[in-house]
Amino acid sequence: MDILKKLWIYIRRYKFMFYGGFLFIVLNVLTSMIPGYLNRRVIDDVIRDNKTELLLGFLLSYMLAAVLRSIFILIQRYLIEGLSQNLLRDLKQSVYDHLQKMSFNFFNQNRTGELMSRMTGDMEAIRVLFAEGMIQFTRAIFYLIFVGIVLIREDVQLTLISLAVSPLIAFFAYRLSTRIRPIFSKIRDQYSDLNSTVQENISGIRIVKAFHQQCYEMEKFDEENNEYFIRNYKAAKTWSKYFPIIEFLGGVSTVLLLYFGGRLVISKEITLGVWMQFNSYLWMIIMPMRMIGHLVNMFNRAVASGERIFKVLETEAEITNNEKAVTLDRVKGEVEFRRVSLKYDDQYILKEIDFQAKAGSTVAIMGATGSGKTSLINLIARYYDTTKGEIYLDGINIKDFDLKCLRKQISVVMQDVFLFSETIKSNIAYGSPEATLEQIKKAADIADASKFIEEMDDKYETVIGERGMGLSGGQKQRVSLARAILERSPILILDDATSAVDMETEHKIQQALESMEHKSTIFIIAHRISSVRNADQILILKDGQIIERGRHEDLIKKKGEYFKMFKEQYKELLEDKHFKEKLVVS
Ligand SMILES: Nc1ncnc2c1ncn2[C@@H]1O[C@H](COP(=O)(O)OP(=O)(O)OP(=O)(O)O)[C@@H](O)[C@H]1O
Repeated sequence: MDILKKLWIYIRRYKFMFYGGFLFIVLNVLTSMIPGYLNRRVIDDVIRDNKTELLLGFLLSYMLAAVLRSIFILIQRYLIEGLSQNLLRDLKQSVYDHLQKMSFNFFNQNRTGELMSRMTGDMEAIRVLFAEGMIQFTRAIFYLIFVGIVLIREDVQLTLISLAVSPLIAFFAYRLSTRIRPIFSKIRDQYSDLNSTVQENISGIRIVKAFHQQCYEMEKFDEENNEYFIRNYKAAKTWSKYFPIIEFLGGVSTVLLLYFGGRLVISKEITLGVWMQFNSYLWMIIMPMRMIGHLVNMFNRAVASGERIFKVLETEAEITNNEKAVTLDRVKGEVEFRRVSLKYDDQYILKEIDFQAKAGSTVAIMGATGSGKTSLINLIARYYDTTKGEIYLDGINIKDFDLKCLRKQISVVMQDVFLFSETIKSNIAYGSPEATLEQIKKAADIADASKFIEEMDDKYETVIGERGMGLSGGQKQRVSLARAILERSPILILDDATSAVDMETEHKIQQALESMEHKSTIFIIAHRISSVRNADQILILKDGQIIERGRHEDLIKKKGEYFKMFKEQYKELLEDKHFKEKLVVS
């Protein structure tokens, strides 16, 4: 019921369609009772009493009832369909908008396939409840009321006899629904798993092929698919166990009516017309009773789906705006970490990180894999919040910034490059949709991407495949670098952004970055000494702590971790006497 209350918030926006639809369902019920009544009059008045002059009036009434009913059905469909489609659109929009606000953590914890199921299967269950369920439920209730009143007024005894087995029909229909509900719930969970398997397989198809795991993947799918089949089969078996009983009981009702009603007609207690009317009205009650199970299922399914949808909607975004959030047009770009620690699960990944980056300076972060480099830079744009300590941007705590404004100050080239299956131009302009082609080209120039883009047949209009398929690793990195550069943000974060380009290209990119007219504070995560040697400050991370810091020359002199990396990378060159002299190696 709680779910219905929550859904009502969406439905009430379309009150007109809701109440209007309801009204036309009732009108439809009333008009569909007219032919049964006219049958009775034709049999009793025209045929039995020979009042042939009434026939034309009855025929016209038939026609009128049929026309009215068609019009009512049309309006009812139009309103109910409009209601359910509007509800679906709004609900989808809310979930989609909410997903945009969720933190990285949320997406780490929820599988894509499952979230996709929320947006598709679960949404559909809600739509069906309002499109089909609402019509059938309202009709069932009003048939029971209207038809019940008419039949009881005609003959209480015959009504009771004819409907004697209907409680049994309702009982078995309900029982069917309670038996089948948990099976349906399992079917939906299995559908989610099947969805996730397919989604992961398609996204990772290149890895599957590279590791020739097609057979394994097929087996995995086969298992999931088979489980899906078994659950559906079980549902069908349960259905087929109860359905014949319900059908049989419906038949018993007819037999009872035939026998007892027939006797009443013979003894002239009721007319043949009344008996005919009973016969047609009886089915108007029995049919909805048979539908009870189906309706309860539809309802349960929608409630379960609604619960899952609202669970997503009610999961509060972990990272939110401070009430008195500051908005600044453009910061200078001074960043300070004060005793920052970060915990994932129960483990500290970053411990007591302290450093200051002057506006316009370049900070390089190095360290073994897993030492916490990406985690550190993820904190600046608040993709995660610090567990302890604070981060300041131009002296203001980043938690006091309006989140959108904060993220606008920061451009990121992530380690895992993601490009949309659109043109290169729109990929570069993703964060700056107002950018001119001139500006896009300039950004591509700085990222050393313009040459290969110009060589393509459609140049900047070239449509790239999903996730940038069709481009080399280095090309993808450069397009994503151009995208970040075009934003001209005061802070630029490059997480292993040039790892896939050769050293010469990387050098060119670095020079171009340095010569940009707007000076950004740059954070570079890199493994190559050549990528970081010109940085104003190099931080060496180990197990989440800064173990060394300084400029290249200082760190070389220190002969610590950085020097070890340096020796490793320049082993051969270090044997060259001239090179050694040129470097500040004492
Ligand atoms: N979302 C997360 N939940 C739990 N643990 C995480 C999460 N992200 C990263 N970690 C863990 O935190 C540690 C640091 O990861 P991080 O990605 O910051 O390292 P890194 O230095 O950037 O590594 P690399 O050079 O390989 O990119 C790793 O042990 C990693 O397993």
